[in-house]
Amino acid sequence: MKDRRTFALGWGMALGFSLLSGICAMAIGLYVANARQHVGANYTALVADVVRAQQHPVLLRATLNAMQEHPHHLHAERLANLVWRIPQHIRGVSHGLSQSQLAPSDYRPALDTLARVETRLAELAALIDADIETDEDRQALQALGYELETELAWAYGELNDLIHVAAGEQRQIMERLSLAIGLLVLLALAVVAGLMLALIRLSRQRELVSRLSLVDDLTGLGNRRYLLETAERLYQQSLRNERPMSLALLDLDHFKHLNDTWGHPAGDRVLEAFAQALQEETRQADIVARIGGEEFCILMPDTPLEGAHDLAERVRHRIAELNEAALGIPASITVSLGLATGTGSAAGFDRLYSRADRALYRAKANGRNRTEVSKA
Ligand SMILES: Nc1nc2c(ncn2[C@@H]2O[C@H](COP(=O)(O)OP(=O)(O)OP(=O)(O)O)[C@@H](O)[C@H]2O)c(=O)[nH]1
Repeated sequence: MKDRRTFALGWGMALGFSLLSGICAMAIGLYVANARQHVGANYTALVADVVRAQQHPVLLRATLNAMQEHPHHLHAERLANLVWRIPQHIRGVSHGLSQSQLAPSDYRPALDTLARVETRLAELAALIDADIETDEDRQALQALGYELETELAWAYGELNDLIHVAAGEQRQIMERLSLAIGLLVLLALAVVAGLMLALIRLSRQRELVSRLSLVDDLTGLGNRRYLLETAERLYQQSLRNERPMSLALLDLDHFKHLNDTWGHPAGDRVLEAFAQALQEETRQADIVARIGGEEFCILMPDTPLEGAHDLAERVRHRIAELNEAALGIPASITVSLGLATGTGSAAGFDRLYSRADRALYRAKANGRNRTEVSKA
């Protein structure tokens, strides 16, 4: 069940990451495609160039109108100045357009018109340079001037519209991109948060599983695995500190008979009462474990034989005194104990255990309800 949940969690996380990577890749692809078309162009500068250039047809018309109102006034200098400035701006705008990402087909008609104006400005310059003496001369100059003014105004108007539309699209795309990036960041945060939660759950589950694998279900004491995991470390520690360590193995007497007489559930209840009594009689530092059906042990770090023997006898008497209120059945129980103390020899915990086991065997053989001490 747990395996299936971990498997599903792993798949969920893999799917989440694939989804996130896919969305990121798509967003980046879209960004690159649009950036190439729009983001690279500096429309603000181009708009400024065109707006500046749009002043020229206005000035040209104003000068031509003034010529009409005051025919004898000399306007040649103003006209010459315009004829000199207009081509420069046309070249500037043409250059800006060629650098932009706008489709050339969109601005080609306007540029062609500007190129034509640029060529015909030479004619206007020639007319200005020639002395304007007759009305015909003046009319010819004005006709050409108005014609060029109209073409200039049309071309710049077209370009202005075109660039404004492109700038609007660029702004819209940038806004959408900002929104997409914001959403991506949120998504990434959600995935990271989900991942962290999953990891926390996973580590809690693992902790629980490892704790459960060391605990005896019925009594809540440590089990044989717990004893073996803890004992060797404690034993080596006591050796290093040159301190004695004692081990008592306990086995309830005639427990089969009790089970047979009162039933298995009553036997369980007795085991629970027995475990509770053991815990109450031992110190915090002692390791109490259920290592088999009705077999228990008390590992006593930093405890010499005399102290361990006192504890063993105290436990034995306490168990014999357990009454119906504690046991749940109108019976009494006894326990046999085998005791061994590690004296600082280099032998490991296994040796201490088998010595205690042999002592327990003797306790059973010598009539039960007694504590036997290992001599060697
Ligand atoms: N109720 C209950 N009984 C258990 C449990 N684990 C083991 N037993 C029983 O404990 C009994 C142990 O019997 P034996 O090994 O013959 O030992 P005994 O009857 O105590 O005899 P001695 O140890 O020689 O005094 C068996 O009947 C097992 O079924 C348990 O968790 N609950």
